[in-house]
Amino acid sequence: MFAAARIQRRAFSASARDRPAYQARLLTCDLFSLVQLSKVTVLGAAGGIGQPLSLLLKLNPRVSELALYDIRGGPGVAADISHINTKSTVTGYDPTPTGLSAALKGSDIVLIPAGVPRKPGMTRDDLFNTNASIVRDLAKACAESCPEANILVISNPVNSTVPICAEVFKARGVYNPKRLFGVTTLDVVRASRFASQIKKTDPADENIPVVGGHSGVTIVPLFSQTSHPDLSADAELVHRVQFGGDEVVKAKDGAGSATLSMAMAGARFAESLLRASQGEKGVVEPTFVDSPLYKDQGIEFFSSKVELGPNGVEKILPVGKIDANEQKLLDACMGDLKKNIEKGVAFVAQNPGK
Ligand SMILES: NC(=O)c1ccc[n+]([C@@H]2O[C@H](COP(=O)([O-])OP(=O)(O)OC[C@H]3O[C@@H](n4cnc5c(N)ncnc54)[C@H](O)[C@@H]3O)[C@@H](O)[C@H]2O)c1
Ligand SMILES: O=C(O)C[C@H](O)C(=O)O
Repeated sequence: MFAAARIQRRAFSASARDRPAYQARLLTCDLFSLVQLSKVTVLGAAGGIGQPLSLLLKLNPRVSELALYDIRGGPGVAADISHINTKSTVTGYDPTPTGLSAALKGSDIVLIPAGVPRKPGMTRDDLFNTNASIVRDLAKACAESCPEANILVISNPVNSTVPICAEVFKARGVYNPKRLFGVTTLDVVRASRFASQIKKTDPADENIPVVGGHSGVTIVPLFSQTSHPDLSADAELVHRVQFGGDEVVKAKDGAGSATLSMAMAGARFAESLLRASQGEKGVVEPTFVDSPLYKDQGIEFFSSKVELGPNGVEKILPVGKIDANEQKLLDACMGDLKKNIEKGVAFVAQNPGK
């Protein structure tokens, strides 16, 4: 539980006599005390993404407790990272149901990069058969041990694994759409880097919205909404953003997909959520969420800019004005996205698991 949010809740429900004491605590609640109570869990912590992601989380002063779980190697990674001289505690858990449950208990944020990555020639959807059941079972553990945590899904295919999590939570009566996120930050990171290379700018100054989903044509960058609207006509750039993942898969030549850039992107999203949870206003990140934007077209989940807050999703921002090139991309996105989402929902209906 985030400290400030907890104190705020108590202040609201406190008697008139006790309220000033809580309010005073809230006022004096400095960053250190906010930091103390943020438990973050990584499921798949010993993997290509899991290790550097855990490292970056250990370096984040907003994280006070880091819980690392994997079906193999979690305690080893935890022992290694725990020697880093930052204040947070690090614990590696055994690959048992008890270990998993202990890793999740009391967690505020759970990042899930567990599952297999692509090899050259595969699509993300080709990972479905293996990763769907991994994510279903981990979601089940989250629903049982930390139903109120923010769940950040990295495992591919994100367009399907996020709906899988939602169905698992719904089946247990604990689904909160404001706390389930598909991490699409890497698409945003790539778009800003690739655009900055063309425009010779600092990528830190580039803020390029990417909407839709997280695979191929479902990834829709919106350059018309940036200071370089001309880039929306740059078909090569748009293709590079949509298929940036393939570039890495090809270069790694069978040894997996993006891990280091993904770790950075996952750590950035977790940091945004922590900042918002700890009271910062106006924190906005594109992310794949249960969204009203295209429900009338049967699309239950969609990535767009989302304002984050203490309760997770604060506000889903509309896609906004887009140009004709982008409208074509968006039209092309919808068919695949709908199928990917429905596939995840159908999987849980047909394979509810234990
Ligand atoms: N969302 C994105 O932008 C994005 C970017 C890159 C990769 N990915 C996806 O992330 C996933 C992981 O990629 P990677 O390169 O880290 O793979 P990896 O094989 O290096 O690591 C995966 C880890 O998950 C662990 N694991 C498997 N089943 C588990 C379970 N039931 N519980 C806990 N841990 C389990 C494995 O032991 C392994 O350590 C892949 O599905 C990949 O496609 C997503
Ligand atoms: O491309 C992949 O399979 C991994 C990831 O989704 C990425 O975008 O790099």
